[in-house]
Amino acid sequence: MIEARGLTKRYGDRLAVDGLTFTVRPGTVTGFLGPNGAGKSTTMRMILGLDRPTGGTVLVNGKPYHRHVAPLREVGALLEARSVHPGRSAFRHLLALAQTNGISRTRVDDVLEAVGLTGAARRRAGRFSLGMGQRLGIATALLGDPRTVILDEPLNGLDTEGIRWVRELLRGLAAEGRTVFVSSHLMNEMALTAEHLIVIGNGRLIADVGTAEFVRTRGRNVVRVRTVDPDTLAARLSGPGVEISFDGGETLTVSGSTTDRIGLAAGAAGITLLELTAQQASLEEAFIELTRDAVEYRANPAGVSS
Ligand SMILES: Nc1ncnc2c1ncn2[C@@H]1O[C@H](COP(=O)(O)OP(=O)(O)OP(=O)(O)O)[C@@H](O)[C@H]1O
Repeated sequence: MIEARGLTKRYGDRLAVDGLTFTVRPGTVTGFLGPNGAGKSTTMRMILGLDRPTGGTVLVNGKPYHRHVAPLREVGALLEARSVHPGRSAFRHLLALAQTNGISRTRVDDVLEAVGLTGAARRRAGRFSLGMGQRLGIATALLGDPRTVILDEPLNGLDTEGIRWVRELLRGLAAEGRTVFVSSHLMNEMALTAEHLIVIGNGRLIADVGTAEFVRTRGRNVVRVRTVDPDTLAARLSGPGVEISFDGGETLTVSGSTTDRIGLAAGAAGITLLELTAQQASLEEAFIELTRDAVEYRANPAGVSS
């Protein structure tokens, strides 16, 4: 469990994290989303005791990180920057960490196996591809068999098979009752992986919500219409709250309406439809919709009259 209360970090006059309050619960994968510079990495660093909050608190499994006697057994983390000595093999890297934290040598073999690096374990980590480096980072995070796992952008550099593998791994860790907190820029991948989302913008919390509800309530559902007469149909459909975009051909994308209304309007006007499809908003669209407000907020700070 991770509990942030009023968590704040200021760098000079920049508020990187601004009064964040949220709880990450065990047993589910929680996605941590936000545009570049939103404060995700800074928040993760504060959870891990690598950055001191300017204000507020954050507890991991009931205590501040530095108060845990065996932190690797409580929290395993992958941060964006690689922290492996390039001349060291994956095995040596993990073994050194294990030995300084009272973790057995068999656990090193186990995590190498779990991330698919057994065959490359004796090669120098400096020669690893980005994807292999990510796998080693994940092995490092899992080394202490931690109750809480924090991964910053674990999908970076992974191919399709690797992404699927991480998805299964994260779900498996959550199913074992662990707390899994993972940031990613791949929104649609998060939709498949995370059951819960914490979304921040400009260092502030803008959503703390189940993934399905987030997509349903925040996304804009659109209807794709193909017709022999897009101009006439568009004129018939236009009205308050309805937005129509043209692809230049015979397809319209309509938001703010429904397939029923569009079908009836086309029928009443005698316009032949070739396709009428309701499209559920993707998480990507929902995310852009939501964080656009955060960007607008930054562009129009409160107090500036229009
Ligand atoms: N050590 C630092 N000194 C000064 N400013 C910093 C420092 N670390 C982060 N910042 C600033 O704090 C803000 C939040 O950065 P952070 O890296 O936490 O965002 P992020 O959401 O992780 O972004 P990204 O997705 O691009 O990694 C940014 O404006 C960044 O420039």
